[in-house]
Amino acid sequence: MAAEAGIACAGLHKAFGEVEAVRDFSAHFASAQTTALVGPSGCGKSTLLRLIAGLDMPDRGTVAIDGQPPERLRERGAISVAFQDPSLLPWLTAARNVALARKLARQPADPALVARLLQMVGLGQFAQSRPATLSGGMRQRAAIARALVTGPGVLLLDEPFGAVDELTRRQLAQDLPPLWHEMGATTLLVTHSVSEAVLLSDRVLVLSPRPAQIVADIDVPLPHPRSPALPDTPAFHRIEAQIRAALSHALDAA
Ligand SMILES: Nc1ncnc2c1ncn2[C@@H]1O[C@H](COP(=O)(O)OP(=O)(O)OP(=O)(O)O)[C@@H](O)[C@H]1O
Repeated sequence: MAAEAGIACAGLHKAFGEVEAVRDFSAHFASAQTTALVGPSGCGKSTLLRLIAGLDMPDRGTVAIDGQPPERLRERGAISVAFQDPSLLPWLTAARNVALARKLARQPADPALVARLLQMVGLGQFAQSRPATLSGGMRQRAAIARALVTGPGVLLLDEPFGAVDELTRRQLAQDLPPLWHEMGATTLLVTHSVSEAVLLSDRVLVLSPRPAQIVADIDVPLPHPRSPALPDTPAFHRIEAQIRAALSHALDAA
């Protein structure tokens, strides 16, 4: 039987001592789609991403990516993560931090791609700067460039624009999705911003308060590339309202 394409999560459970972070989570994420995960703070979103990345093991349940366990894919740079804490190597420049991801994935060096990605995330002038001399938002952007440089099949972004100012955020929301679409990446994105979820994704999963369970699965049938004017349209507002209603319903039911 052919392996199922995309990401398949089946019956995931994860507890930290007494704290149950994820309970019986099952979902399928289609190849090359972008899905946003939204839910109350502490509901288990980051835990889910870590399980899907193979950075944590579930207590029960399985994750399969194109039929394979995530650990195996991560080794060859097929899964990239950009988490809230960018964890760049302090002794390397921004450009070298980005380039290192290709080396670790045993891919040939590609300085032109490194330069293009740094330019795209607005760090063209800072390629030779070390992390300590960059702001928190700049370090996050370097981490996004690092996540994209291997041309990953799976891209996991946890609040990737959390420390980024509003204007740059808007620019990144404009520039980055075409890039990950071009790569054909299956992208999961955790965000606290409902409008960002709609703007960036094809599908939004609304999660309950901890332990994370799906309370709404909402399609975003808006064409790509998304125009800067899209957030002012009635279609956009309708989807935002649907997500907000599902979030309040989940909080009321808790
Ligand atoms: N390594 C860990 N050790 C102990 N508890 C943990 C660990 N990681 C997560 N937790 C707990 O699991 C729960 C879910 O955490 P998680 O970080 O997944 O939530 P989140 O939805 O991403 O939160 P936020 O939106 O605030 O970032 C929380 O109660 C958290 O304290």
